Amino acid sequence: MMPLPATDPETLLAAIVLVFFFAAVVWWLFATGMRVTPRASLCLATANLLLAGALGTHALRGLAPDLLSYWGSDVLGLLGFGLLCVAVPWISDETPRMAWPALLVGAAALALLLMPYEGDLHRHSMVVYASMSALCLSSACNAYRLLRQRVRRALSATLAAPLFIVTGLLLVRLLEAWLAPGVTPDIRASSSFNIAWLWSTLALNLVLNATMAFFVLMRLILRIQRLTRRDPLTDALNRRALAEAMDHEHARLQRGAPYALVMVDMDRFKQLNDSHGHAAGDAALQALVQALKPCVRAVDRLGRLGGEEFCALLPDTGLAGALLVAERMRVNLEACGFSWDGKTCPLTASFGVAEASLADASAEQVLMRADRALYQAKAQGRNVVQASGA
Ligand SMILES: Nc1nc2c(ncn2[C@@H]2O[C@H](COP(=O)(O)OP(=O)(O)OP(=O)(O)O)[C@@H](O)[C@H]2O)c(=O)[nH]1
Repeated sequence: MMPLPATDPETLLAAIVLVFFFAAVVWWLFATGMRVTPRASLCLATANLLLAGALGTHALRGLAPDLLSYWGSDVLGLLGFGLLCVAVPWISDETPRMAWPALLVGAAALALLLMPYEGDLHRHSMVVYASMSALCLSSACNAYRLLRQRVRRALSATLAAPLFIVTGLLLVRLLEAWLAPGVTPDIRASSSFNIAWLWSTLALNLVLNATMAFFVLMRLILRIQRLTRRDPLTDALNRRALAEAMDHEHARLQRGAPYALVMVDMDRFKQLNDSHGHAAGDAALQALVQALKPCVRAVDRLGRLGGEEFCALLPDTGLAGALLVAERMRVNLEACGFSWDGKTCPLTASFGVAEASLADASAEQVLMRADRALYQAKAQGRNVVQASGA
């Protein structure tokens, strides 16, 4: 086995405290300067500071007042892990359950206060490490659950692993206190067990903060992806994202997979804007998307081309199927019962449908045919579905 580098526990403790401080500064900058998940970042900055304080005051045992270096140090550590529990859901914009971490930290602090800090401290250590491992395990499970909503099981487990490993390390410390009751557990001891534990704590401290930073980064990437692909008013795909999906379907068409487009244009939208105002127009566009969404399958794509013009991309669908979808949309929109300022405003739209054919050089040509059909639908008096000729 490779021998661990010979280091005294004080140096290692100082290094861990420094890393906690550095991480606290970085999280604070995230929270205040860059406004990145500010609540979670501020929470993590405070958690790192509290853990630095816990280790720093622990190292002062015998030099600083007992209430600070014993009880105070333990409570700071517990509060640090309590905040970690709160920060993980906040990274995902989920409301954290504050009650049980607060209750656990409060109960442990009270129990420690009632036990005199004299002689053998193994019972104190058991309370401290049992509470810390429960809080850390809860953070780890939460992180895994939240990651699982976005990425595959194996990746979620890998990303949440540092939190599970820290839980394991705390449990090792708990076992030490439980199995060797005669020995006073002390993180300043020069035993090889303690040195190994401190080295792993230093490494995991770095990994843990890097993992949290990665969670925040992942959140940001997902948010940016959403902003670049969605129309902010209606949450339908924007023109660029729809064009990408259409090009993809057109490539599949060459391999025999049909697709169709349904172009949708709200009727007399200018009139609604002029008589009820722009805000009413915006609300009507949102109502239109809400009325159209239930008419399409999960694999279909609904996008906004601009203004009051939308398009549904229907993969593996021929002209007959697309006409059925368009008619369902027309009926659903007419029945949606949009109202503004207490007054009901009838909403209708005209629909142009085109099926892609191998003669179409690109998806843009299919869209042009759907647009011509839409023009005919308008000419027929609106609130009509019109198919394009090939
Ligand atoms: N409220 C709102 N209005 C918009 C938005 N984008 C475009 N418009 C307005 O939509 C209106 C479109 O008017 P037209 O192209 O004449 O269409 P229309 O009144 O529906 O006429 P037809 O299509 O022939 O029935 C214009 O008044 C635009 O200013 C938007 O995001 N919000």
